[in-house]
Amino acid sequence: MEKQPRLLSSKLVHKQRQVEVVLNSRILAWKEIESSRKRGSGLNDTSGTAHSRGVQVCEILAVQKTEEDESTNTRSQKKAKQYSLLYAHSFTVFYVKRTRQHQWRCSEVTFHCASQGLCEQWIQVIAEQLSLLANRPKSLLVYINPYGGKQCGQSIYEQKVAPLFHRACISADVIVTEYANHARDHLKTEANLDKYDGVVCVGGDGMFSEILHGLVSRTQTDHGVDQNQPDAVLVPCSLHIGIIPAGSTDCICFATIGTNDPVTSALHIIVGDSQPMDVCSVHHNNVFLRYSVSLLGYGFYGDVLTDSERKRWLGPARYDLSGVKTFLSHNFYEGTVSFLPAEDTMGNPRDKLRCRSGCHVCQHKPSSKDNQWEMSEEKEKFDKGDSSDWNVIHGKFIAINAASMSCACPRSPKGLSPSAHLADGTADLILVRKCSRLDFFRHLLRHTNKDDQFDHSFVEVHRVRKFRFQPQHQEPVSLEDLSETPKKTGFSPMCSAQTNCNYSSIHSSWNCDGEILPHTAIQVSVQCQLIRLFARGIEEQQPHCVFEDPCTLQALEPH
Ligand SMILES: Nc1ncnc2c1ncn2[C@@H]1O[C@H](COP(=O)(O)OP(=O)(O)OP(=O)(O)O)[C@@H](O)[C@H]1O
Ligand SMILES: CCCCCCCCCCCCC/C=C/[C@@H](O)[C@H](CO)NC(=O)CCCCC
Ligand SMILES: [Ca+2]
Repeated sequence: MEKQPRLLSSKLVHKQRQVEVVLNSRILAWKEIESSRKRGSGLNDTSGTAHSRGVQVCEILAVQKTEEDESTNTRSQKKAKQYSLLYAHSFTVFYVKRTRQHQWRCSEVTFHCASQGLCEQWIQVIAEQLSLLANRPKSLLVYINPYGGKQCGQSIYEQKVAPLFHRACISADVIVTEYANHARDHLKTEANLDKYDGVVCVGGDGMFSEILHGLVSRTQTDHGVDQNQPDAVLVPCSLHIGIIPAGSTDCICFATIGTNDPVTSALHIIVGDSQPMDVCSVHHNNVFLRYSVSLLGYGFYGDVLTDSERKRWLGPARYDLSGVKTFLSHNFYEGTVSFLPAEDTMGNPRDKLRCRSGCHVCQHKPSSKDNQWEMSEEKEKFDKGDSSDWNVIHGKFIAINAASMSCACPRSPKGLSPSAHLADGTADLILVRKCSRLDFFRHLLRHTNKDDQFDHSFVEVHRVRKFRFQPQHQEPVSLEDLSETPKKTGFSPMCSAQTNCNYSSIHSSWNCDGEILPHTAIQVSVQCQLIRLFARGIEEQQPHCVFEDPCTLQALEPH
């Protein structure tokens, strides 16, 4: 989370604190009146405590002169009307209000002042404070996928998000995509990124993946980095990415703000939150394939995705149907997994240290030992095929999953790897060996409850910086397989064992953030904190702070 700008002079800081105090007290006072009114006691009774969380300036969304509300039919509106006759000038402050399950809402409070000058002075003071918040975006490039999820991306944006951006004086250039990869290609080539403070994608994880690829490829091209080099040190992206969830899984949004609610996400964008995130680069024979930030899954999740692609018309339910069908097929796949364990990390995949807002594990810079890997002799040995530090595991697997984040999502609230971190430079490699259907069912079920899904004899998990997978049976090399857009139907059957083998039963495909990779032999490397999201990680659920001292209505006197 970026600190408040250092540029505030002592006078302004005093004013900022003073503004906060007054806002807190006024909002508390206002709540006080509301709660005492509800309690039926006299208005002047301020002895109670106001259960409320103070409002910091950094969570004020906007301030504006109050629009006159002519309707005065209810009692409180009549009271407000009398009040406003006494105090003819008023301004409204819009601020973030936390509700249940990490959801945020835009709340407002109106201040009444006797003199117009005082009122305008307050508006100016608060507006000035807001303009000093350097991390807030002023201009955004928005891509909407009209067909993702339940096909309501456009209405979600127009009805729930655009009004909030407008109120916060954020200008948005909106592009509704017309075909797959439209957003990625536009970002890679035509978009003039200097005009914007951030890019927003309205859709699901697949849409986010397009923005990710467009932005990262553009950044590498602009800096002359060849992303085809598996061990190229990639340049981090400067523009933040915002997600307005309108997809089927939305696990990236869910794992970075704790919910897949569009309004909450829009408010995190407006206040200019910043959350760094790891990105995995995936290569095949020194050719770049794709980036991944959530799940790289071979076996179960790869087969679920392959099967669900033929059922896109089902929307989000396609994954459940394909999940059951894949579970019943119960295929397993032979191959060799080699990985470079992450030494000296602060956490491990089973330590129950969850990645939350202000995460200490993510703030811990990997020791020089890990960084020395890039220049060390082990790396040369590995590149020549001899890899001392690397672990090698050969076996038959039902699933091989690499999670560079928890992958928490509505289907699985704690996620594929509950203790994985968003920005620690590692990924959790989960190996599920061949087992019975019942055992695998138990393992899956634990993703939806509090039990430890790694506590099985056939499951092992490792925190890694790099890993490779080599399937037992060499995959066919044919021209169409080298095409860029992966074929959704899998490969033509050809393998060394027998000519009539059923190809799909010995080869799965890689599910890379919901896209199918065109190859099964891959090498993966975690790029630490390559991108930033307009998010702050999942906030710990704090009890509402209780203010003991009663507060009285203070005259709004900016000193
Ligand atoms: N205008 C478009 N027409 C067709 N496909 C599109 C369009 N815009 C984007 N796409 C593609 O649609 C795919 C799915 O989009 P999205 O991820 O938004 O929905 P989803 O797949 O239902 O959600 P999730 O990925 O969370 O499961 C993406 O891979 C994206 O590349
Ligand atoms: C018996 C009860 C079984 C319950 C199963 C619980 C397991 C759910 C774990 C969910 C992990 C989601 C990982 C997210 C991956 C996304 O990048 C990707 C694109 O959106 N989604 C899928 O591949 C779609 C993945 C679909 C998973 C089913
Ligand atoms: Ca990580």
